[in-house]
Amino acid sequence: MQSEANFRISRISAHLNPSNVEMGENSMLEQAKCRAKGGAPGFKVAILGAAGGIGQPLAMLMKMNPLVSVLHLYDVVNAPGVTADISHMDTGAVVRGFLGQPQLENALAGMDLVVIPAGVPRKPGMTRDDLFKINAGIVRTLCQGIAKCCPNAIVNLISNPVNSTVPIAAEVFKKAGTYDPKRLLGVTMLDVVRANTFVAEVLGLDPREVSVPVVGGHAGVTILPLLSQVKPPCSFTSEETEYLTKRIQDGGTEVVQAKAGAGSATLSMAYAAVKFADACLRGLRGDANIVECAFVASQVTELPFFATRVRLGRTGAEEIFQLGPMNEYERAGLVEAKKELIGSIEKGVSFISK
Ligand SMILES: NC(=O)C1=CN([C@@H]2O[C@H](COP(=O)(O)OP(=O)(O)OC[C@H]3O[C@@H](n4cnc5c(N)ncnc54)[C@H](O)[C@@H]3O)[C@@H](O)[C@H]2O)C=CC1
Ligand SMILES: O=C([O-])CC(=O)C(=O)O
Repeated sequence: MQSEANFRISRISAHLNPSNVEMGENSMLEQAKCRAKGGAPGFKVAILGAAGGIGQPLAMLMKMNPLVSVLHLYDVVNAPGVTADISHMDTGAVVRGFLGQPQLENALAGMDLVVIPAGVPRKPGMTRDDLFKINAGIVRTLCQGIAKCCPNAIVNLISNPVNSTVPIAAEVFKKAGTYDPKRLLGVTMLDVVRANTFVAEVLGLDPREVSVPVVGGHAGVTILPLLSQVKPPCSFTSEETEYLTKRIQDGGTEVVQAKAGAGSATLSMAYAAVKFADACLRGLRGDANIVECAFVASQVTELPFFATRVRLGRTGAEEIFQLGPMNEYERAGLVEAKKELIGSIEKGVSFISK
């Protein structure tokens, strides 16, 4: 039998080795000795692309979320370092790291929620669609893993172009026979976060008091803020409407240009992703009236996918709300949004079904 002193030393070396990352049998055994696992109430969440610009702050914020009991951090690079770092935070969630394709299935097994910020970001001059070539294949591989290992998980898809990656994910799940449209949500929360911020600036309000529905999709003119439905009720001049709509639509580009080649929005995106993931978890827990905007399979328009307000529940997006009354400016914007969206959706579908 191991002496108490040796046991303590092996506990310490397990943490230095680098903690909780699936590096092999021995470190897993050490981990088993030094972690009181199981029993903690909460949800199991995986982040795929956890070592990236979004992934790292997202992992940190998820580790702070009391609804999370287990946090799996998967990436093709640097997962051990990020995991060691995050695992030292004295919050409840147990953190485990997974590095590279051979560990994808273990990263996904048993997860309730999978958040995907894996893939390349834009540089100045690029559109989100320019990312399709690389990110489409990444999303396909990750979704094949989800279909196999956690087919009932809620999926929050962040990787761009969201207007195409969500249809890609849907096709992968259909092929695998696991598709449940309620569980697949494209994350458009950053558009709402930006809209709340910019509208609050114009109105001279605290952004936390403002709620702006943003519908359509997540690229350029497909991002359609419904300023006529802002809460608290208010009105805008046509100059304000024009300024706000363009600024919200170009919010991503504003950050890409300011970062000048060093990537796109990461910190505000991590904030938005956690806000959305937390809403999904509260829905899973059975909380009432959890409503957020997301890009989902939809019959609100003639398009197969569309972002609108959805009610999140135990099985995902349980109710999809209609667009509501729109003014003339918004109706014209909707026509433009749908024109672009249909091509992006078809591009995603045919990437898998061709
Ligand atoms: N939906 C939205 O509102 C937003 C979406 N995005 C998108 O999120 C994605 C990630 O952006 P960043 O974090 O800034 O990029 P990043 O390049 O900093 O991080 C991406 C991470 O994904 C990892 N990765 C690459 N291939 C992978 C694979 N096969 N499996 C797992 N991980 C893999 C990389 O190793 C890297 O750590 C981009 O596509 C970006 O356009 C960014 C901001 C907002
Ligand atoms: O603009 C980009 O490439 C990243 C993104 O989706 C956003 O910030 O909204």
